[in-house]
Amino acid sequence: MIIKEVIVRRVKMKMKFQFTTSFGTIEDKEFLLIEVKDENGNNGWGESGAFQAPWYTEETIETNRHMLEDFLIPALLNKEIEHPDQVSEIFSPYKRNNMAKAAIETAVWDLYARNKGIPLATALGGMNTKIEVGVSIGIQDSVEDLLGVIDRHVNEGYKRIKVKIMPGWDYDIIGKIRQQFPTVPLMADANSAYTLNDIPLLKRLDEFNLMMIEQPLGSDDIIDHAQLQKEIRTPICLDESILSYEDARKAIELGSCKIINIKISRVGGLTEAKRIHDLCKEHGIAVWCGGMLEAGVGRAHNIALSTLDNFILPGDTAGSSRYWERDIIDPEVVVEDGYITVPEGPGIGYEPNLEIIRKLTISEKTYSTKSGACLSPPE
Ligand SMILES: O=C(O)CCC(=O)C1=CC=C[C@@H](O)[C@@H]1C(=O)O
Ligand SMILES: [Mg+2]
Repeated sequence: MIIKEVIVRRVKMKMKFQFTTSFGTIEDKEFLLIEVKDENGNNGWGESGAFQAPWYTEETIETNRHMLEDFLIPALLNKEIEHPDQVSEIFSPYKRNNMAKAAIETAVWDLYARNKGIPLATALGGMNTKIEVGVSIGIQDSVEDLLGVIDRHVNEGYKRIKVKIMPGWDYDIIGKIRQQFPTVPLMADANSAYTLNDIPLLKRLDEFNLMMIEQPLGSDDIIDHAQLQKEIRTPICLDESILSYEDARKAIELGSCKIINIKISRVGGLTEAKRIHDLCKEHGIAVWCGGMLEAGVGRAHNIALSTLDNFILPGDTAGSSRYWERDIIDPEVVVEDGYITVPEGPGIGYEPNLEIIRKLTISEKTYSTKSGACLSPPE
């Protein structure tokens, strides 16, 4: 296939709830939606995980737009592509900017699977027909509010509960959750809020039989995490620190974690996500699929990836109705008794609803071979 046209839409959606972590609050969700078209007019869809501010990684919607417009789209337009694995090779002259790369690379994967008439999950080598899902709950105004939100999601059937922690909102809070929900599969995500000085506190969290603690230390660290893992029983799961296969390889070798949260956007696309999955499987490191509060397109990519067999822990891919009054895909993502049934249609298996997307679009730009590609990478 040859990519002849790319449409970049900036979309804004109202979230049903505010999402607060140790470093900020997200109210409404703005993101880039990417549509690629081939020489036959067939299309594929991708979504960027980047937020408006660089608080999760250094990328933002604006840095993604710049990377896509000035480098990635020109590099891809008019290239003959036999398999989506080639896209990461084409992008390799450009350092990092993984969310920008993933946004368009996932769209090419969708297009490829649609052209073959197979589900994206099958194209990736996934076998699971349903995936087990959990839910990630932000910091709330009070413990009572948090316990209420947990109760609701447990009753909805979610298979594990992830709560956000930060200094001052940790030991006591987890203790209260455990009192009310002694056996619920529970984990805590610190988004890098602690340092090695907090080892005594982090050790005390071992009391609560957490499935894991996610990214307790520096967002680019694997050395301190290795030291911490030796001191605590709770398995460490790395999120922010793992941006590539190489990062995963080094973290595994150092013993920095026992679990990895794979986010397609953080690692630069589905090809890299699959490589990390395969590496972890080889080394007995469990993986699960993280979330970036995605709308339907990104959510659908997460579902397809989660069908690979080492995704043995429930991910953060909750149902559409948790986040949105109306998602941008048909049908919406539905969670039943903690499971999502993997769609059987070609590509991502959900249809982006253009009528809804148009209403939510703030800006839109079309790039085609006719408009003239610039700044191509060196041959
Ligand atoms: O519901 C989801 O999509 C998961 C949300 C979630 O936990 C996260 C989203 C975005 C940034 C982070 O704070 C975070 C995470 O660290 O996993
Ligand atoms: Mg996290």
